[in-house]
Amino acid sequence: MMQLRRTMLFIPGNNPGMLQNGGVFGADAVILDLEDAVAPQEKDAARLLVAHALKYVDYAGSERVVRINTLDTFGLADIRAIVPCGPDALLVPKVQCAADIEAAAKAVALAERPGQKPVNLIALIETPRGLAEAYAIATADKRVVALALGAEDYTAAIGAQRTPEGSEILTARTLLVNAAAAAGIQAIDTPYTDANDEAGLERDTAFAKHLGFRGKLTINPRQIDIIHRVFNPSTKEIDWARRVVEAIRQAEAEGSGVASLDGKMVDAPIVNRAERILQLAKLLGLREEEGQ
Ligand SMILES: CC(C)(COP(=O)(O)OP(=O)(O)OC[C@H]1O[C@@H](n2cnc3c(N)ncnc32)[C@H](O)[C@@H]1OP(=O)(O)O)[C@@H](O)C(=O)NCCC(=O)NCCSC(=O)C[C@@](O)(CC(=O)O)C(=O)O
Ligand SMILES: [Mg+2]
Repeated sequence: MMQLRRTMLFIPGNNPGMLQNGGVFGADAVILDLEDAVAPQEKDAARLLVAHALKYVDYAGSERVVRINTLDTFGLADIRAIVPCGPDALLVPKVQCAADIEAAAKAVALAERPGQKPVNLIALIETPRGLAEAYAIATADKRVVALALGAEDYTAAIGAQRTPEGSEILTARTLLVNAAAAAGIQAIDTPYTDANDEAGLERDTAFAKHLGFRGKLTINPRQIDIIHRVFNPSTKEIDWARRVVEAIRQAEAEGSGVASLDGKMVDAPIVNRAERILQLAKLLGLREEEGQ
């Protein structure tokens, strides 16, 4: 079944209050963060807090992801402490190449308890080399279920200026979407870092959806509803998808693999797109009249 990752809410791993309340906002995933939100001198304390949260906090059905540190810093200690607490996935930062994922997967396998549900990996692509190797990273191990883009680190590394419209990350976004699609996994977009700019967030999220992303990293609970609204199929999309499926059924009954809808050709790729919209609508419990 398709795993919803429209929103993946970062929660700083050194903030007990935020860790405690992180389940009440309805994010599809929470990311308990041991990396950049936590200063080096707080890493050990944050690891204990996050392990405790995984065991005792109810995240109300949100996928429970932990962002570990890179394996050349605190990452191996993170994996050893966190994996036995049963997270759904680890977000591996600054992945450069397939070997980084292979090393993480090996450490995870060693840390898993017998009978434990396998821990997935999500690769955070935020370096020029990581982007260049994105497909190899995506296919390095069967635990990898998504690629996510980290545009702040990436633009800093290539020396680009960040702009509200994001022209400087267009190539990175499309390359990442293509690598994820080629590997048959999800692409998750970079966070929108101004938590107070709702119009900017909506515009940026709509553009990410248009490019093929399935969700967006999220830094503040106030961003969740806006992002969900954008990624949810609209009434118009659901209506179109139903009519596509109906049109192709009719055409097939008449012995043809191609149909026409409002003068436009409907064939296999169009039907695939329509079926994905209907699958998402079903997963979200949206009926035609409830889409937005
Ligand atoms: C942004 C802001 C400071 C705004 O503060 P504000 O004060 O305006 O928040 P308010 O909205 O007023 O909060 C109202 C109530 O919600 C609670 N609340 C807020 N945020 C919450 C939350 N996240 N989880 C649970 N609870 C939360 C809060 O405690 C309060 O609760 P209460 O007091 O009870 O009412 C705050 O959200 C925040 O710290 N976010 C997390 C930031 C973070 O994790 N960054 C690192 C990860 S990104 C990254 O690393 C990407 C990348 O890898 C990518 C790349 O490379 O591009 C990189 O490298 O950059
Ligand atoms: Mg980063």
